[in-house]
Amino acid sequence: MKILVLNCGSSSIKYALYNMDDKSVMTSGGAERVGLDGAFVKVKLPNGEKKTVMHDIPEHTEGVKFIFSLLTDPEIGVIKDLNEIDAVGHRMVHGGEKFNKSVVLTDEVLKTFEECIDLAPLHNPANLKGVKAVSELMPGLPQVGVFDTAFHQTMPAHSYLYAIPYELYEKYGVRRYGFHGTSHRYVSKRVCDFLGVNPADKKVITCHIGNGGSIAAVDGGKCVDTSMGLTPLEGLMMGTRSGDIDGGAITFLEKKLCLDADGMSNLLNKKSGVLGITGISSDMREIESANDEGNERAKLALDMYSYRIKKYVGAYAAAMGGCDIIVFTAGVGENQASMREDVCKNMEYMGVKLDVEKNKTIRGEEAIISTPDSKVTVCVIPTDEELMIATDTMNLL
Ligand SMILES: Nc1ncnc2c1ncn2[C@@H]1O[C@H](COP(=O)(O)OP(=O)(O)O)[C@@H](O)[C@H]1O
Ligand SMILES: CC(=O)OP(=O)(O)O
Ligand SMILES: [Mg+2]
Repeated sequence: MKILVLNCGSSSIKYALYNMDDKSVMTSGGAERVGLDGAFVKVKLPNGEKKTVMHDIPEHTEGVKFIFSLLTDPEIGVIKDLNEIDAVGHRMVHGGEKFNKSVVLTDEVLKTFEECIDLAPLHNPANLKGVKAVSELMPGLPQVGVFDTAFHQTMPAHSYLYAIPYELYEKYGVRRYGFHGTSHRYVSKRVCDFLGVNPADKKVITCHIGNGGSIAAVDGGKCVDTSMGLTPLEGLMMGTRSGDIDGGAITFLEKKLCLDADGMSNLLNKKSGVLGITGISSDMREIESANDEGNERAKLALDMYSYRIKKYVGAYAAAMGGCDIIVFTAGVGENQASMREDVCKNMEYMGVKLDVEKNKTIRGEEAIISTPDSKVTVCVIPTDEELMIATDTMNLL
């Protein structure tokens, strides 16, 4: 069975074609600068070779169409005919309270998903365009939606509600939803398989630290709290997002800078975080190099970044009444040993003892990075949201 996974973002379309017989990736890639000048698609071939193909992509339908044509391209394609694809699985960002698991995308489901557009105006319309483009190109092909928010739907009301007038939750659905749920679900389960323990009696804290970052408290396999909120802005300091900030600072700055809501949203989502503090970049690799060269702001950003993660880990251990396993995942979590070391420093009080030397050697692979006598097992588990989406899609067919 062959399943195509599509992740349609606001200005990008990532894809991966899976052969589910052996769960291998036949090809993968991504279109960037969708809707902008100079759009292109990067393709990764089965032999690991990478190719960049320039192609005008005014909007998502054209992007999906072009990606489909690359799949069957005589030179770089991996299938002869599009009919070889059995189904498409989509990453859908905001499912509100409507979806607590993956679903087959019917007209009715899509209508319900459209009702969540207000909650994620940048993400959801792009997801919908991707679904519609596939329907146009291959009518009748089964499509499945896998929601970022679904795994977090088990949170109790005391962790998902904001302390604002209750009517605003009832009327507008203002509450914590959480994101990266597909990743938190995957790594919280995978770490238990890796360690040979039963998820049902483990308290796990999963740290998804990529360009966007979030932490989840997973008790007995169920999410009980997570750091992102109504939108993917809350919680950790991220590449360009502020994370937690006093609501009072927002109203203060709106007045000082004469910003409207869109202007403020732009400042907090795109100009803040690591980029905002350093003024250099949102990419942690560049910040690490700048720090090595003695840049003070880079050091400050790194300190703020890991301090915020440490605070959430402590908070979630308190929330669950303990912690058995901590997992680091995603671009930064899998690769940046210095961040993991900073987070785990001085955590012996809660039973965390990092194997500092081993931690330094681990990059993008499954590993235990705590010492054998550490009460809490600390692990690196590379995330695989695409495989999760493909697996859900296969299971629903
Ligand atoms: N070797 C590395 N060291 C430190 N950070 C890294 C490394 N490789 C990737 N990253 C970071 O990972 C981020 C991307 O993570 P990823 O999980 O792919 O994010 P997203 O899915 O949110 O785009 C980059 O912004 C970069 O800062
Ligand atoms: C929802 C979200 O924050 O996603 P990403 O980390 O891919 O930006
Ligand atoms: Mg990601």
